[in-house]
Amino acid sequence: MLDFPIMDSETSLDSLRQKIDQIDDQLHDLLIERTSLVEEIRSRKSRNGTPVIQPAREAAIFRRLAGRHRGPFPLGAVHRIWREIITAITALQQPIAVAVHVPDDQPGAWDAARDHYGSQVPMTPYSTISQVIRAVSERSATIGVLPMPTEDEADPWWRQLMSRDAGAPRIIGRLPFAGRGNARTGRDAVAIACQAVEPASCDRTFIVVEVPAQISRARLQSCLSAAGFQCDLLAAWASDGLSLALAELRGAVAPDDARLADLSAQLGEPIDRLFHLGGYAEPFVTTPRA
Ligand SMILES: C=C(O[C@@H]1C=C(C(=O)O)C=C[C@H]1O)C(=O)O
Repeated sequence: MLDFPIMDSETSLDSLRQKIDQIDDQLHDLLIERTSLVEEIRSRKSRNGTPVIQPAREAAIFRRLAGRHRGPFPLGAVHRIWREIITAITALQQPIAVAVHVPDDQPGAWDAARDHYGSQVPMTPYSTISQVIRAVSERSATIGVLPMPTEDEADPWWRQLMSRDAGAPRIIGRLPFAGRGNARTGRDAVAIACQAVEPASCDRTFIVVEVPAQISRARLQSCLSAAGFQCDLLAAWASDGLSLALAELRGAVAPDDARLADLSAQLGEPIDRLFHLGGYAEPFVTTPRA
């Protein structure tokens, strides 16, 4: 514990600043020490084939810190500091570049992406969603940031993620994770990357299923429930006899989850018409102070 004598008001300010300098030294030393673990972590992951970016671990780190937080320092600022640290540490294991969909009328998309991935990794704005998906698929970007799907879009981007290729982009996160702060308003976003999603890590899972033409929403909901799923978002798209439904399911659902086979049976569609699009750790909800 640091201890400084408080004398007159001038000395007192000086000594308080000395105390701040000492605390800054400790914080800085700890940052250097945290960074010194990176190489060992990187080599273990590469040995085990574990993806470098671990959104679930990142979410767990912040949830744990939020649980022990006390005092007036804003929790949102704690999150911003840790996001800078985490992305910097990740980028030391593998180069990170972020492609962000920023339409002219949604500048807040840029703010949310920067708040999450920090100020130090290359970040490129794109005016179309397809450009972002292409940048990620072609590996010129590691992470893509796209608007959260909504119901009844005329040309939904999630169709572009329907691939069985293990190296195809998958949804790995949702932004903002811990509030918008002073970011300009905008839609929530999802992050995509070409990496396996560890099912145990997702709090929400996206699937797309090819459904019989003319199936009603109510029937789809009841097939999902009968298979044991709770569904938060249901979006539909149909063209030229092809009907697709996107479902955002509660909880982690692995691609080989038995409930998915059950769902196919309920729908009367073969399981190979079902695509697992990834998922995300549920954003942290800050409870307003009473
Ligand atoms: C250090 C790791 O790599 C990344 C960086 C993290 C961090 O700085 O704490 C956490 C998760 C990963 O995205 C890790 O996987 O533990």
